[in-house]
Amino acid sequence: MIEVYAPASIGNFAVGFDALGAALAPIDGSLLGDVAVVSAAPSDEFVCSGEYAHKLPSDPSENLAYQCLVHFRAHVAPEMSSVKLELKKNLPIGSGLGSSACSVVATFAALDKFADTNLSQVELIELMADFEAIVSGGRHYDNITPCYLGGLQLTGDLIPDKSIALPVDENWYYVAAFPGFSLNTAKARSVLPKELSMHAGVEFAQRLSAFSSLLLTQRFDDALSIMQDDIAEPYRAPLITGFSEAKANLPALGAEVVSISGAGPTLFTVCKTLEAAKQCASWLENNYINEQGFCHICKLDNDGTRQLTVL
Ligand SMILES: Nc1ncnc2c1ncn2[C@@H]1O[C@H](COP(=O)(O)OP(=O)(O)O)[C@@H](O)[C@H]1O
Ligand SMILES: N[C@@H](CCOP(=O)(O)O)C(=O)O
Repeated sequence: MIEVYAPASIGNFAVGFDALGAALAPIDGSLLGDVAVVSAAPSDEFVCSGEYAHKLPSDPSENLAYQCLVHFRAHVAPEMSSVKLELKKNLPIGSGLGSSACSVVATFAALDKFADTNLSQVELIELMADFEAIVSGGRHYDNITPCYLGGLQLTGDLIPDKSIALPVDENWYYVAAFPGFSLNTAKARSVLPKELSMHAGVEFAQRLSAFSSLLLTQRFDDALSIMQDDIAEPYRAPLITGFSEAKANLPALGAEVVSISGAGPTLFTVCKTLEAAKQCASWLENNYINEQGFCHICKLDNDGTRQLTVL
């Protein structure tokens, strides 16, 4: 039996629409992500369990994890023995935490291990991105690569091996608050402008390249000072009840940055101290999330996707 965990991620990371993403590790040690379990079975079987399983279509053929298994058997490992695939769906759907990426990454990584297919990093990432693209309304790597590789990843087709890890200040904390309602990624992509002006394109390129260079040269405060999303946040904020109020209130509590995680509605902050992160988390718990929501103070998950059990 192979049991693989894949962590939640913050797509875009404010300055890198579709190109920058970070994997999350709650500081209380809890696992925030999906788990795929693959074991030998008399015939192929799929089970979806976990807190959010009931939010997914009951027909397995509509579940991305099952679709990954069907594809893997047909095109990657036709000789693989029959398996039972269990997806433990621990992340809410349409949350902005890379939920669909999490299922796809955990499943392909588990199947690759179980079948001993040893796909290369690029082969796996491409396969994973193909499947996440089925539901998200656009092919992007900014959930897939941090989820798979961990850390903060600058990612895309132009980048050798699809991804480059960027350093962050080890003192930074990230507060991720899921308000408890869903926002479909494809819908949140459909509200974005189809074209950018020359000015906006130049500014986006300048901001992302400067941010990456500043991180690589350990100028972390300078990086934080330009961490702002002009590409997606202005169009998506009106879809997220409570976001504007949070953005207005959290800086006074110590948030250096307040932005949308992925397509939302999860909001994230970057804080320089644990004290500030706790204050932001407390405000978000009281003002942003409902009974179905949650809030975690996190560091980056530098391990990414990993095996929990091998039997
Ligand atoms: N295993 C899965 N995990 C998440 N979503 C899935 C899965 N299988 C199918 N889906 C469908 O994919 C869509 C995912 O929605 P999306 O807004 O892209 O979620 P997220 O942004 O959280 O990844 C939903 O319609 C959901 O029913
Ligand atoms: N770059 C994508 C990220 C979507 O992340 P998700 O967690 O909402 O699926 C986008 O902004 O659309």
